[in-house]
Amino acid sequence: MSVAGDSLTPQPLLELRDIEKTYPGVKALAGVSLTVLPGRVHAVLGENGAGKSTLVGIAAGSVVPSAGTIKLDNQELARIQPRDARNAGLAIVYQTPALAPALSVVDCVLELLPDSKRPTRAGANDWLTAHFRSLGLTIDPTALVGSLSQREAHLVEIAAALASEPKILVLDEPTEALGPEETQWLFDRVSDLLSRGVGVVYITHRIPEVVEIGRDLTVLRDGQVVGRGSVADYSADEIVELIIGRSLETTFPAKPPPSVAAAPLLSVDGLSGLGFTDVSFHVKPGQIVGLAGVEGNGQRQFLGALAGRGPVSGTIAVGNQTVDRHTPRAAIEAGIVFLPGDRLGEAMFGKMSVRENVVAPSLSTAMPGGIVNKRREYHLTREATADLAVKTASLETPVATLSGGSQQKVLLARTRLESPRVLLVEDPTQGVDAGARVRIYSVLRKFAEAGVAVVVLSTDAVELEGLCDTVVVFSRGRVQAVLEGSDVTERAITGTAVMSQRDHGADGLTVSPRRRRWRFAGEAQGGVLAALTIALAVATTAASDSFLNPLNVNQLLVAASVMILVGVAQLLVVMTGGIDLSVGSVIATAGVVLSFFADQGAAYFIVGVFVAVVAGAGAGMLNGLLVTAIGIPSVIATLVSSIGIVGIAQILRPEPTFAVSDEVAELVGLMILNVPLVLVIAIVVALVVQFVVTRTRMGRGLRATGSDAVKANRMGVNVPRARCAALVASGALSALAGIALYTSTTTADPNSGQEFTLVSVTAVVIAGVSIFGGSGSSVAVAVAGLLLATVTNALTFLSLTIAWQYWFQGIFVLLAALIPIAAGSVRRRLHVRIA
Ligand SMILES: Nc1ncnc2c1ncn2[C@@H]1O[C@H](COP(=O)(O)OP(=O)(O)OP(=O)(O)O)[C@@H](O)[C@H]1O
Repeated sequence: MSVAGDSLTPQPLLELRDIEKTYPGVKALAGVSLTVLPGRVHAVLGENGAGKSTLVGIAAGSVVPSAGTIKLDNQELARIQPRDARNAGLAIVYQTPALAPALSVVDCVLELLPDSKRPTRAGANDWLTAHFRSLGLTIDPTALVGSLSQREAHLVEIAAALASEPKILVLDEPTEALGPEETQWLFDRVSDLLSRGVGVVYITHRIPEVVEIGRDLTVLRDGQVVGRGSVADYSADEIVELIIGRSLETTFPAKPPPSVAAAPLLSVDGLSGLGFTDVSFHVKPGQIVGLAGVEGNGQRQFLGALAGRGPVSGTIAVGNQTVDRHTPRAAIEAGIVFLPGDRLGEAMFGKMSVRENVVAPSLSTAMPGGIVNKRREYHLTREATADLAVKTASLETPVATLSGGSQQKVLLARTRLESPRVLLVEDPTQGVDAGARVRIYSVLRKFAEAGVAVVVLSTDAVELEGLCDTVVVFSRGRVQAVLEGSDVTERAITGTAVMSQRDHGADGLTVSPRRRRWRFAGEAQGGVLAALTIALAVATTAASDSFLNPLNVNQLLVAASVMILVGVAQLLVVMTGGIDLSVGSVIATAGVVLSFFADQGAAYFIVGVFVAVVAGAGAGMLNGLLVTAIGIPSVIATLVSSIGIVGIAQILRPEPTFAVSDEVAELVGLMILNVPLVLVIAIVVALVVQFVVTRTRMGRGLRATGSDAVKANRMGVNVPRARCAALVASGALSALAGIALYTSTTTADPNSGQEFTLVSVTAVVIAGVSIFGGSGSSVAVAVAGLLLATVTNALTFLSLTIAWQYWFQGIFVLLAALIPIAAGSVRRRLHVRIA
């Protein structure tokens, strides 16, 4: 690869000086410096946990250093914000893509671009489609990030980094999730950037890649620099030695001679499913069989199908026993254990300890009688992890804080306790350093020696050559070749995979199919709720003409406006991943504040409205500070403030007080085209919020925050500001709801608003908003508010007791919860039909 931009004294693009970073109990970096020059790839190497990601996270602004300086774009700073780093020309591709799952691909890419490179929202879809096309990718810009595979998410993040035309590109283990031809594709892009003087920071555990594209290198061990220099001065073995501090005699365990006599332990015959067709092969006990192929050729789906994921036709047998049901449980019962590539996402309980994760599938052994026996669990965990060298402070450490290599070792320890007959391993060394790889290979070989049939899927042909007795190469969902014995070579594996791909006329880079977004929440749910409201109104009118009496309709619409405003207020907070339990108290307090102005004329009343909204926003600000500055969860912060606020309202108006002047009474009864003014305001608010949430950067920041706060921060969203803004807006809108309520009661009652807290949550839930944050439609919430108000109002006309109000709410909530489940089942059935 050519290296461009060389000169005798090139000006550094990025300088990190004497960087220190301390996490509780861990010194991640101790006085590390790094200089990145234009037109060169600077490889940052080290074992798992050496501090590589922390170092580049500091350069990109997602990690705050404890000491040291960052010099970027001729500015020397003690710390930098992610957005400022991007605007200064630094683009980063994280080890785990930093894309908020609830956002669309286009929203994420827009957020990741520096301000100067961002196209307008209106033309963004076309722009991104063209950009993807120019890179050889076919990804639907409107697809939800959560629906992408890890590999696709990586490709999107790489594409976003390229679109930002950076001066410095940081790539943190970018090829771990990519296949060989995608890696080549990436290297071609890197080569292009180098020729334009871009500086590249490259983190990888794949030493051949360092030799191929690296120019400078810095090696870290336990947070300190242990090697620095030119890649050209070292051989691959010497680089490995530098990284792990000792020489590695052998990487792969010896392969035993093939056993001809043994009967197959895993037999797959004519297996077809989504993405693969008519696959047959057999694995004998003691054998390690590799699955290879260009990414996207069905091998991943096939491995998942062996583990009971997804419908299939054909047969899978373990020993003499056919696995009849194709479910994960049936696979486990047959002795099939699956270790997925997405360890944290699919196989581990991230917040639980190493001990709890190791014993998780062996609970009957670990806790006989169902009672936790910690001593026994410690004993089992120590035994299972004995020779694995898991790097952890203690067995009580949450597994999510461990390095990728140690997480894989924890999974292997867990598998030992399960005594599998068949072991399926997806990407066994993804994100794992050279030293840990050796141990993982040795453990897999030991499983085989103990009589287990092992199937390994890997994108690394060198790994497959060293580890496997047989390799099955996939192409277009079918078995293209089965390589055995001395035929299992990197050359043969890569050659077969790539040639078969070429035979079929593909252009080398695997592409993602276009995906349609499947959204039941939002507009569709709003439509269902509107239909329910109309049906209820028609039924009530049939039961009693008085339902349409103008006075009653007016009362209903005012009540609806209260529910719409408070529902939208709650939505904003729920969208950021929180909840606001103070909305009811703010409603009551707004009425109390207003009552001091309402009996003194229209001008005073308008001042009162202003004061009440400011007071509501103030309550929201208090919540925001409790959540962001002190770090109290929103549920507790808003509960505390709710109690405090209602206390203040009690002091201001100890008794319910009627207060309204004639002039004000006329003002609050104002109608626009026969619609109460407050409803018009509520509808306008809902529409404005809808616009802000879906069409503005601020809204994107709110959704990203609720979707995944860590990723949102890495994307450049100011997470504390987003959370605070949502709570302030919620306070102000709740106060508006309180004002709307006052226009119908004209009475200040400090105890009046509490039921609206529950109503607001109900409106949000039945509008199909995810209570885990990240999405939601305020239009749907507004329709939900109208429905809830109609239910309450209709009860008297339908001669139903007040109990029905609650039962109806319960039924709606249940229906709202069931709709996505039903949608999911329809989608699964559609998939089966496509298959
Ligand atoms: N948020 C965090 N909280 C506590 N400790 C952390 C956190 N992030 C990283 N660490 C610790 O800091 C050290 C350096 O971690 P870092 O992720 O930078 O290593 P790495 O070299 O990138 O490893 P890998 O190759 O596994 O990605 C490790 O001991 C890790 O456990």
